[in-house]
Amino acid sequence: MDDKRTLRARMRSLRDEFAMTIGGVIEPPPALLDRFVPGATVSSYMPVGSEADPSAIAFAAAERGCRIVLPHVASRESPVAFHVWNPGEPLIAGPLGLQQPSTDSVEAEPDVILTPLLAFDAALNRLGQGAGHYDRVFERLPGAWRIGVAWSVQRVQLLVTDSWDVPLHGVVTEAMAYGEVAA
Ligand SMILES: Nc1nc2c(c(=O)[nH]1)N(C=O)[C@@H](CNc1ccc(C(=O)N[C@@H](CCC(=O)O)C(=O)O)cc1)CN2
Ligand SMILES: Nc1ncnc2c1ncn2[C@@H]1O[C@H](COP(=O)(O)OP(=O)(O)OP(=O)(O)O)[C@@H](O)[C@H]1O
Repeated sequence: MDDKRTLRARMRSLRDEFAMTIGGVIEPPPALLDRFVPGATVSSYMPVGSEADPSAIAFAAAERGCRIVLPHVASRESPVAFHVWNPGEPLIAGPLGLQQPSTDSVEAEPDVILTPLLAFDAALNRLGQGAGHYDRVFERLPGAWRIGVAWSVQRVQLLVTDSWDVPLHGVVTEAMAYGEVAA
């Protein structure tokens, strides 16, 4: 098994290649739509580079009366805060190439967390960017539904896990859904 650093580099280039040549739209499967009840808070994210784009899923959630929040970080070291964002509202350039919501908007904790990732495995373990941002969110909000959004090429057989890694409940890709969102 590769260590996390080697695997991150390999998954970044696989993801770049896939997004440039094949890509596609990641649609919400029925089991995910069922959770998009009016008043629920759903966290989305603005893709950076070749990250899988969750916007069709976020749009479906907003259409069903959910409140959309986006992550905000002040730096690589600081924790994530979630701020309400109405689709179409302008975003602000932040650290790490991120487009983030204004911190003037209300802060709210998500019920469903659409989570970016570099790799996921058959047990729905997740490899992120290595800052531990979502790991700390998952520890803080154990009741939230953790759904990875990824391209199908990001699935690997087995990831090395650390004590703080919290597995996802499900993963949605352009080709298939896994775990609790599987059809
Ligand atoms: N779109 C998006 N938003 C997100 C995350 C994410 O992974 N994706 N985060 C998840 O935690 C948080 C921000 N954390 C981040 C932590 C590290 C790096 C990072 O190391 N970026 C690389 C470039 C990656 C690339 O080229 O694809 C870098 O700056 O070198 C980025 C974001 C919250 N918002
Ligand atoms: N619950 C936590 N509380 C405090 N620190 C944490 C927690 N989870 C992870 N960390 C720290 O974050 C660092 C990065 O962890 P890891 O390499 O697993 O990140 P990742 O899951 O790939 O990234 P991310 O969650 O940001 O997408 C580790 O050094 C770890 O000590």
